[in-house]
Amino acid sequence: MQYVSTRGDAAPRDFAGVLLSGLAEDGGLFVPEAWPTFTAAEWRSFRGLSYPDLAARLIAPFAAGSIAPDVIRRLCAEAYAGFGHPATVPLVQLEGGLWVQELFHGPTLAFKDLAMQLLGRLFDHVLRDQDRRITIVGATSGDTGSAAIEACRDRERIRAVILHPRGRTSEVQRRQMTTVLSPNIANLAVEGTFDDCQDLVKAMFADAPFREELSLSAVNSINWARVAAQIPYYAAAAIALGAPDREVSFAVPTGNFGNVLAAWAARQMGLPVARLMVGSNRNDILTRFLRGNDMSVRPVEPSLSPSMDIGVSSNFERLLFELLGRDAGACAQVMRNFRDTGRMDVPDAAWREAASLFEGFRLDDPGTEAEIRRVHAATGYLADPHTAIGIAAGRAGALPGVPTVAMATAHPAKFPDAIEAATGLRPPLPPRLDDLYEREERFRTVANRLSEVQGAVRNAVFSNAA
Ligand SMILES: Cc1ncc(COP(=O)(O)O)c(C=O)c1O
Ligand SMILES: N[C@@H](CCOP(=O)(O)O)C(=O)O
Repeated sequence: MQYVSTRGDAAPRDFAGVLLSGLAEDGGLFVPEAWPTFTAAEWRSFRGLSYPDLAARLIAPFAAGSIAPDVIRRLCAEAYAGFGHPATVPLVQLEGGLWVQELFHGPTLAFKDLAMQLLGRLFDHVLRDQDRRITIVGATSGDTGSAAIEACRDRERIRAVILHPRGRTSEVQRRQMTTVLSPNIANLAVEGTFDDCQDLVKAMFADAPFREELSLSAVNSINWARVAAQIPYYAAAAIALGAPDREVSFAVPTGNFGNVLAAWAARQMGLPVARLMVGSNRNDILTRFLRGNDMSVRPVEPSLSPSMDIGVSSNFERLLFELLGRDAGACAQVMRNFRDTGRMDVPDAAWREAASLFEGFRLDDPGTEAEIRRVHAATGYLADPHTAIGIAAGRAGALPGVPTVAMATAHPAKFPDAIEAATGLRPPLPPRLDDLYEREERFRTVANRLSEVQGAVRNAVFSNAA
C-alpha cells in the first residue's frame, strides 16, 4: 500500500516510510492511496476473533508490501498482551441502546495505549530492519504523551521528546510523563497551549535541516500509523453488536479528530456505521463547523476535559482531502488560507457531506459535571469527563433502533478532582501507580519559541547520545 500527502507535494511512500516520516514534507498528512475494503462475508468471518487477531487482520492491508502480515500479527499479540482486561476493549451496556467501549485498560489508562503499544513495536521492527535511529517529537494535551513515553521508554533506537502545555494537564497526566526517568525520554513543559505545542512540533518538521539532522518522527495522530491502529476497536464493537448485518453509531469525545477519523476510516473499509457523534467541550471548533460551517480559530480555554482542549484539529485535513474529492491542490489552498486567516473556507457541498455523517455536540463544564453525576446515579458507572461528553453526545444523537457506542477514552482515576466534585467519590489509581505522587519528576520548562524548543530537543538528544 502506498500513501500520498493531502497537499500533493511530497513523494508517495509505503507504510514503513509513513511511519518513520510522520508528517509529509509539504506539511500535509499521509493518507492511503486507496482504501482497503472488506465484503460483508469477510466482516462476518471476523466474528469470534480475539482483539489482537482482529486488529492484525484490519491493520495488515495498510502495511501491505512493507511489513508482512505474520509480523503484524505477532506485534499485535505482544502489544495487547499486557492490557488489564481479557477482552482488551470491553463493551459495557449503560442503558437500552447505549454502550460504552472501554479503551482505557492499557498501561497509561487512556485510549492512546491501543495505538501506541503497537507503534512502539512497529518502530522497533522497522528501525532494526533499516538499521536506523529516530527522534520522536510529540505534542500532548495530557494522554498521548504518557502513552508514547510508556511505549518508547528504553527503546534503543528511539529518543522521545514530549511537549506538554505547562499547567494545563491533570496532575496524574503530568506525573505519568514526568516521572519516567529513562535516559531516552525528555519532557518539555511549554508556556502555552496544546495548539502551541502542536504548532512547534509541525514547525520542527518544516525545518528540513533540523528534521534531517535529528531524523524526526511523530507519535501524534498526524502519523497515519496511529490512526490505522485505532480502527480495530470500532470494528470490534460493531461486530459484537451485529455488524455487518446491523448498523452501529459511535459517539466520540473529540479533540484532534484522530479517534473519530478512525471510525470514519472503518466505514470507508465497509463497516456499516450509521452516524458519528463528535463530542467537544467549550473548545468547540468542530461542533461549530458541523452545525454551521464555522471553522474559525478561537483561543483555547482550560476545561474539565483537558485532553480535548484543542483549538485546531489536525486530522480534519484528512477528511477535508476526501471531501474535496482527493484534490490535493485544493486541499493545500484551503489549509494555506486557514493558516493565514484563522478561518477555513470549506465549500458548501463538502460541508453538507460532512454534516450528513458527523453530528457535532458540545458540553460545557457544568454540563460535563452533571453528566458524570447523572450517569453514576442512573447506572453506577464512573465516566471520566471526556467519556461523559461522549456519552452525552451519544444520547443526544442516537437513531431509533441503531445501537450507539460511546468511546470511554480515559480511566476516571486520571481525573480524580472532577470525579470527586461530581460524585463525591475519588477513584483510586491501579496499585502499580500507587506511589505516583511520591515519584521524582523531571522536566524542563521552555518558552513558546521555536528556537528555544529546538535547543532543548537537541540538548535532550545529544546529552543522552550513546
Ligand atoms: C481522554 C481523551 N479523550 C478524547 C481525546 C480526543 O481524541 P482525538 O484527539 O483523537 O480527537 C483525547 C486526546 O486525544 C483524550 O486523551
Ligand atoms: N488529546 C491528545 C492530544 C494529541 O492528540 P493526538 O491523538 O494527535 O496525539 C493528548 O491527550 O495528548
